[in-house]
Amino acid sequence: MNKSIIARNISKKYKLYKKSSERILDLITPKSYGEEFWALRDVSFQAEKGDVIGFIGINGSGKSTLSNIVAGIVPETNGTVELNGQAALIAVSSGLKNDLTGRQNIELKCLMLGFSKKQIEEMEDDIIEFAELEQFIDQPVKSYSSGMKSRLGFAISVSVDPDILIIDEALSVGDKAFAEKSLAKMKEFKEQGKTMIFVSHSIGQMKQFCEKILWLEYGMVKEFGNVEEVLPKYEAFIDNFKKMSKVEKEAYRKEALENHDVFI
Ligand SMILES: Nc1ncnc2c1ncn2[C@@H]1O[C@H](COP(=O)(O)OP(=O)(O)OP(=O)(O)O)[C@@H](O)[C@H]1O
Repeated sequence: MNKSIIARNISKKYKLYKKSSERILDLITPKSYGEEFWALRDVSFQAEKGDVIGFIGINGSGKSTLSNIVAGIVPETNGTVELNGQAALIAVSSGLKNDLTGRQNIELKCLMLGFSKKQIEEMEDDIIEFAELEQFIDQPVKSYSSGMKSRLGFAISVSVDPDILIIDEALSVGDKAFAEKSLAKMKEFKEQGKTMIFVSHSIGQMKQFCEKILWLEYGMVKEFGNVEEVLPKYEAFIDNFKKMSKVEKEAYRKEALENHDVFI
């Protein structure tokens, strides 16, 4: 099979609560509390092995929710995701345990991924070196800056050699030198024919890296296609969107949602 990701009709419902007591009542009583919010609506896309796909869209359009669902970290409400191979997600907040040290986090994450103690010992030094955390690796992660956390998350995820690598804004924090090193690693992965999903607000990075673009808008697929085709349309949209007033933006949002078919 040449497909590495098949996402079919993914929808994600969150509940928004005004008070924390509503959240508890919603769990323990038959009555429904809170307001339903659909972060993703009927999203389908497929990736071939070796595809590098960029997720773009304005803030809140559902990019992180979708990447978390593809990575198996957040459950979908409706729809299915089929993966051919193991996926690893790198995000600024990617599952590091704050009370554990950097080293303990490496060990925990690798154990969870099925590596043996001996394999982990062999990988550990490379991870620490790649993350540039030699001095700090035995400190608790809660004392790390967001750049340090991101470096550690990136180093762990690439060292486990996943078939599908999902990178969510992880290159936007930290210094330029590390971003360049990470981009070089991603190029290496690309040459090895691994599938990558790249979430970023940087149109420059999208151009540099991605072959295909999935443009999300209010949780829906606006466009999915080749980068040369979709990115110029997105750039034009963003220019326009930035100029809209609050009222115009709200009217645009309402129209986009109304034009979408009922999906549940
Ligand atoms: N755990 C949650 N509970 C409730 N709502 C959520 C939750 N996570 C995300 N959302 C909402 O879902 C929508 C999509 O969020 P998501 O983070 O996926 O968007 P995004 O495109 O990645 O945004 P950004 O570019 O700002 O990172 C947003 O309106 C967000 O507020």
